[in-house]
Amino acid sequence: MSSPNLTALALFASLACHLFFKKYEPTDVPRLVGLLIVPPAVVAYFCELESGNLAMSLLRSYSLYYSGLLFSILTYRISPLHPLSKYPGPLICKISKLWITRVASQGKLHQYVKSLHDRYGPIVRVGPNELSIIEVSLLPAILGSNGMPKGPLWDGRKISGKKGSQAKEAARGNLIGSRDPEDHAEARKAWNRAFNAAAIKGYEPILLRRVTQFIEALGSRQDATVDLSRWLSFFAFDFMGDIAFGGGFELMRDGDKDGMWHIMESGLFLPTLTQQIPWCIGFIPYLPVGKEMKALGKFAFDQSKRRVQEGSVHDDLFYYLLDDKRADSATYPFPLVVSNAVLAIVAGSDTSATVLSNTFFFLLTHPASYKRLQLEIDQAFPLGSKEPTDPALLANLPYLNAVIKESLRLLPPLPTSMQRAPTPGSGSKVIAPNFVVSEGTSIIVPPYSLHRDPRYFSPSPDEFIPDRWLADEKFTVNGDAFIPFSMGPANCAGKNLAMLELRMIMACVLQRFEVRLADGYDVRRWEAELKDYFVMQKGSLPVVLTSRAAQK
Ligand code: HEM
Repeated sequence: MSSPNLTALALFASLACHLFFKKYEPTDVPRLVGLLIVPPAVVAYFCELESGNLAMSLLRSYSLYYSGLLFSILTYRISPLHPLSKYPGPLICKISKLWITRVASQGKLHQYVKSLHDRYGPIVRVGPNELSIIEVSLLPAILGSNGMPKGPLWDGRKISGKKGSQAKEAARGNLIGSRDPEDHAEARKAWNRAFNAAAIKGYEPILLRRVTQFIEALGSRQDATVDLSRWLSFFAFDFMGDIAFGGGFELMRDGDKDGMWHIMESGLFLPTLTQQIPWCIGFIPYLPVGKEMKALGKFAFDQSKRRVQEGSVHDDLFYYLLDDKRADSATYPFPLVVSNAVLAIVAGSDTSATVLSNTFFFLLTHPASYKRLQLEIDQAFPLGSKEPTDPALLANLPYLNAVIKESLRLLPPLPTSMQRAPTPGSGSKVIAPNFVVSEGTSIIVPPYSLHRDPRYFSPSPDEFIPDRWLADEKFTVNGDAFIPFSMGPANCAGKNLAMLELRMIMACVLQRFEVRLADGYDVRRWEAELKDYFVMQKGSLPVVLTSRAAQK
């Protein structure tokens, strides 16, 4: 009697475990380990009382439990009972997230997701419980003000190096990872103040100082090969340091002497994987991985500490976040300061540097666009008589804005990972008649695929054609499908500052230098080296700059 009992009990326990996982989606280590270890041991113990062979009972119980669990999960995921069964997608994506995690590890998720949309249409099942949607009419119900809050991806990106409740404390109040709509709205208020028109006006002198330093640094490296991509990163990082912490970074002056830039870049890899499989996040602090993320956390911690001790030298982001003039900043919860510091660095520097590098790459490979933009800048800001730094004038240069938009369209720096899911506890969210997103399902909106959809941008959606933004009737342009800064309540908080930064750097470089790609650079390398690690990571862009003043 012992064997049939053990078989039935172990299989029953595996089914119960599957139902529990499905309903509660536990991510904490004790519950996960408990569910995977305890039930088969209990089953084996009770069956052993009859069979008298504990070792054998354990072996059978564990094998049956894990086989049953696997069978139950896989069968359910491909069965018609699954709420996403009617949506098309590759079988391998329907049964597990591991495949997509592997694709993400290679940095080519953006291209893979686009290939799925090309094959299966605007709604694709990209995971057992995840859809990718590029149907423009559905965007407001997903991302808009009556849409959904952020999805479980953010649980998988909360790597702080801390364990259990300490990890929760470190993540609390971090705007970008906030999945509760009310908490998010609360956290967002300070960021909105920090990036309103008056605040941005206050950042202009800081930006100007950094742009001048950037131009001087490039000027002193004329006629030699310069990695423009690296210099743009250094510029953006130094500038975000000023904005976030009131200074402290001098990459343009000293290079990456402390290895911080390198740490920041490599620290982005692990969350790219864990965001796909958030249940594994609790295990990370116990594994010998995530070294870079911990180093980045320490770096942000040190910078935040310095900033809090020194007080603000100008109205920086922390001035607004801490409400410096009214509150004693030292009493502000420090984990919150640190998590927002990391957010400011990651959200504000890599994104802008990538867009700038992409835009230069497009111009350098499209000489007619380069010349046309340079002419527009020369006419508005003649070299030697007017610096291209007036924000209002820059905002009104049609071709400059068209070039930046086209670059953002083709290579949005957050190419795939804009994810939303029904509010936890809400049960479901109706996003269209007959389209109910049940809790447990998440939706990604991948701008890289959306922006290249011929229904919204044609002809030649994969080509760099800035003219499509200049109200030329021969182009179809659907502005609602252009979301490089996302949309709705969790859209980019720094959009206006980013646009100012992009315009000013582009105009200053083109006014002051002739730029060309270094000899021997293979232009196919640029896109090949772009990696979708949540924010797009880039390779090097070797160029040679020559002063235009010297040429005249
Ligand atoms: C060209 C440069 C930039 C692009 C394309 C960009 C794009 C984005 C996108 C797409 C999101 C939303 C993700 C989502 O919907 O899930 C976002 C969020 C955010 N961005 Fe940017 N960003 C840029 C620069 C900046 C800058 C300079 C800052 C300044 C610190 C910044 C701060 C933020 C913050 C704080 C959020 C989170 C907003 C929230 O959760 O409410 N970004 N960004």
